[in-house]
Amino acid sequence: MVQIAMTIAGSDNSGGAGIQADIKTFQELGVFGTSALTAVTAQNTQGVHAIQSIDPEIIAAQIEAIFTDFPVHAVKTGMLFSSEIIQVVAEQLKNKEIPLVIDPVMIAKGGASLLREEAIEALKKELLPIATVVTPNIPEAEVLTGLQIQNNADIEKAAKHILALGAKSVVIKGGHRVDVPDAEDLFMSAAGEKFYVRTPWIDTKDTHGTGCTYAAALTAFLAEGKKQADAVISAKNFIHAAIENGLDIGSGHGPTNHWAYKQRMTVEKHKKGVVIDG
Ligand SMILES: Nc1ncnc2c1ncn2[C@@H]1O[C@H](COP(=O)(O)OP(=O)(O)O)[C@@H](O)[C@H]1O
Ligand SMILES: Cc1ncc(COP(=O)(O)O)c(N)n1
Repeated sequence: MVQIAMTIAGSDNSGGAGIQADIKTFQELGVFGTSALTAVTAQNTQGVHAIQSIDPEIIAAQIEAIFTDFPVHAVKTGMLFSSEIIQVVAEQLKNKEIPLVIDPVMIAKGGASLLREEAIEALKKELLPIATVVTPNIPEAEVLTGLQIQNNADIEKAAKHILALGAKSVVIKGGHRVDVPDAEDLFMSAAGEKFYVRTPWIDTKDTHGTGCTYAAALTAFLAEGKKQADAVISAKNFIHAAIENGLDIGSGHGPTNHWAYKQRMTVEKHKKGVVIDG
């Protein structure tokens, strides 16, 4: 039987991030992709030019339409924009017994805000308590916790804080770290697991959509039935291959390569690049 994943996110018409990145990643990993659109953005590799959010009722209707017809195996959320949208999404997802990846998207690489400030409390109160995995980058983890993050001790403190908000597990992504030479993410779960996943840093400006692509790969692996920790390691492989084989298109932050994982790299070869520290 085919595994089905759903993304609840904004559209990035330039195809590197948002719902487009999610569906390409699901497809690449052999998982059937479905979606509920929360906002339409006009953007390219240089930045976000315009945003139009979708009526929350239409968002609820999209989610219902899928869940009443398909056996969805995992869900991810991306750009949610407002507290009204977060409330509707939380209401729709709260009793679903399937993995839920919350990527707390806040600011696009070019600096545009993809989440209103008034929505941060709703994200913490309504969505984090029902999350299977939350995947903040460093600035997002700082906003969610009110902590300043400069080193591993700070990262671990922030992860514990996010678990205390009710999430089952958290990955604090290291793409914005300046204190370590590698791309190093921390995984921590309420069940007591903790490890760092590290790949060599790739010197590139083409990182548009890295967070969306990473969270979509994680969702696909969870939809397939992998355990959280294993899915985190596989998703790290996926994003590393996607960044390493970046496409160099557009004049700003170009997209990653969503098909690199299977076609250009083998998982086995790539696993050697991943270092897991307990
Ligand atoms: N230049 C890079 N080289 C290798 N891995 C990277 C690089 N930039 C980001 N990553 C990895 O990509 C994933 C997404 O991280 P990040 O860029 O922090 O997310 P976001 O897009 O949400 O800011 C993480 O696993 C991170 O370690
Ligand atoms: C619709 C949408 N969702 C999310 C992102 C964040 O992507 P990134 O921060 O990796 O550029 C984006 N640019 N657009």
